[in-house]
Amino acid sequence: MEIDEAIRGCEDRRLQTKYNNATYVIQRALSLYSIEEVAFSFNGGKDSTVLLHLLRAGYFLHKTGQNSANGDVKDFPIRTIYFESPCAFPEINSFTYDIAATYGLQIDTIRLDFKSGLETLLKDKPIRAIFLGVRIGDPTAVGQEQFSPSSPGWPPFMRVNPILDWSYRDIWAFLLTCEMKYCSLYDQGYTSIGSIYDTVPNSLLSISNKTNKFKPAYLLADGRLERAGRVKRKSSSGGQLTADSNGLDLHKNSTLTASIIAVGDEILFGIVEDQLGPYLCRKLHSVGWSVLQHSVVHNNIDSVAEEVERQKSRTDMVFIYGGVGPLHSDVTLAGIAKAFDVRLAPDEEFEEYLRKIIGDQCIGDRNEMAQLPEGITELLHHDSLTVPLMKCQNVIILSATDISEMEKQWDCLIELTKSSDLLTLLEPFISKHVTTNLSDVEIAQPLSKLCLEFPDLCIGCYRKARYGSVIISFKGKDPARLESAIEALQKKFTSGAFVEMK
Ligand SMILES: Cc1cc2nc3c(=O)[nH]c(=O)nc-3n(C[C@H](O)[C@H](O)[C@H](O)COP(=O)(O)O)c2cc1C
Ligand SMILES: Nc1ncnc2c1ncn2[C@@H]1O[C@H](COP(=O)(O)OP(=O)(O)OP(=O)(O)O)[C@@H](O)[C@H]1O
Ligand SMILES: [Mg+2]
Repeated sequence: MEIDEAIRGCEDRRLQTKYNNATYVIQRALSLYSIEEVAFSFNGGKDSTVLLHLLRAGYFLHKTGQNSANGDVKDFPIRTIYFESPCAFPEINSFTYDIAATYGLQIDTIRLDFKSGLETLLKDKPIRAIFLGVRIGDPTAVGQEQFSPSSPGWPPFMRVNPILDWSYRDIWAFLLTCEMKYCSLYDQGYTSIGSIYDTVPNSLLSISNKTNKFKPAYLLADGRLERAGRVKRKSSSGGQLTADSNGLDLHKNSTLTASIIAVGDEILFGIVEDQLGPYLCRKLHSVGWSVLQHSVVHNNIDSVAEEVERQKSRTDMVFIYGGVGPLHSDVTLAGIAKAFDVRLAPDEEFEEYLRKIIGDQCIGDRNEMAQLPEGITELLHHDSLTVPLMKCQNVIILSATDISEMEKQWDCLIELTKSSDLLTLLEPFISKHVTTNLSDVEIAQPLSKLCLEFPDLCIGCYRKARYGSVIISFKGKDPARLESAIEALQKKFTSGAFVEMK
């Protein structure tokens, strides 16, 4: 069978893995349902063209298992449904029928909308499962698995999505490796095809504005932009620094708030002392941010998810570290995905970085760390980082495991901030400290009053030992206010009661 041979003979291990997984799903579906009970939803698009050939291969492999394969090019008994629409591109229409003739597809053309068409079809035919070329990243893929029952309100059937985890690049790797025909529009710069009213060539493939010429779809470098030729829907807000629900523009406040989450059982067991959190606190203060909370959670998806969910809505930015990697305890990304109610999906761009580090061991399979929270993860590239940092809306994921790595990652974040609005750098916090030998009881009341007189400052007290002197700290952004507060405190006591620490 030519598809199976082409894939097995190529050297693309990732493509082979994707192919094996997809044909496995197809074969399981063909074992679960009889051939009369399945249908293939085909529309001539690139994804459904890939699916057609995978179905041909999957059906062949399924039959080989039963010793009845003949490998004939027209041996395709799966009922094929095509929702024909007057709004479709004529090239798509003709490609669909040409392919049907080439591969002997039994096409049922439906001229109704999807839902009514399926209701009518399922009344007439014993169909229980429908193969679809839906992929993660398609707006309709949200919440779907490889086997997903149709939605409430739709007629009951199983949606089977064998290429759900395929990337844009996988699609093209498959079509080019197997040398399969695809609709001519893809050679004219179209990268994802809807109707004639909402689809234009992808401007990222434009060769020249004057000639209106475009490169072919397979040359699109960043597959996440495949829908750039679709009329844009209004995008939802990304999170940080937009007007909040009270209409308050956080930019106008002189302080932004952060929380820090460490993920580490060993910190909670007391085996390891966390140095990264205090380091981040100091750094955040140095750029004028207030740290509202620093917490430590277990290496457990739910613990991470609960804490991220709480902090992401409470503070402007959440910094999280620990639990990032390929080990069983590395659950931070899964926890973040859960907190945002999205799932982990393979990220090709990130996988490329991992490939540079771990080489051929990286095959893009599911149990690797190249899976990132779907649709919300931004990679933060910097020349001095071998692997980019990640940001999921207002959560920044740091992969540092020691102080020197954290210093490097922090410096990169600050540099990146200069060319983007990643972090807003504010007037730094400054602090002053005074020490006294007065007792806690003596200073308690005057200090409380001082706090009321200087609500813009953070006034704290601590001691290094039970019987040593008390240290009073003043934190704020205006040096003159700090001086005034110290003066006001001194006036409440005899002179020399407080000594400023350098
Ligand atoms: C065979 C088939 C089954 C579908 N099943 C569902 C479904 O169960 N639930 C749903 O919300 N949409 C379902 N859809 C609709 C698609 O998810 C989606 O709305 C449609 O492909 C979007 O196309 P449009 O962008 O042209 O509107 C189905 C579509 C097809 C072709
Ligand atoms: N008009 C249609 N008739 C039959 N199936 C359809 C139709 N429109 C969509 N589908 C099903 O939904 C899947 C996803 O559609 P989608 O438009 O995302 O992919 P595609 O058309 O295959 O490729 P492209 O993203 O390049 O347009 C298709 O692969 C197909 O299974
Ligand atoms: Mg399409």
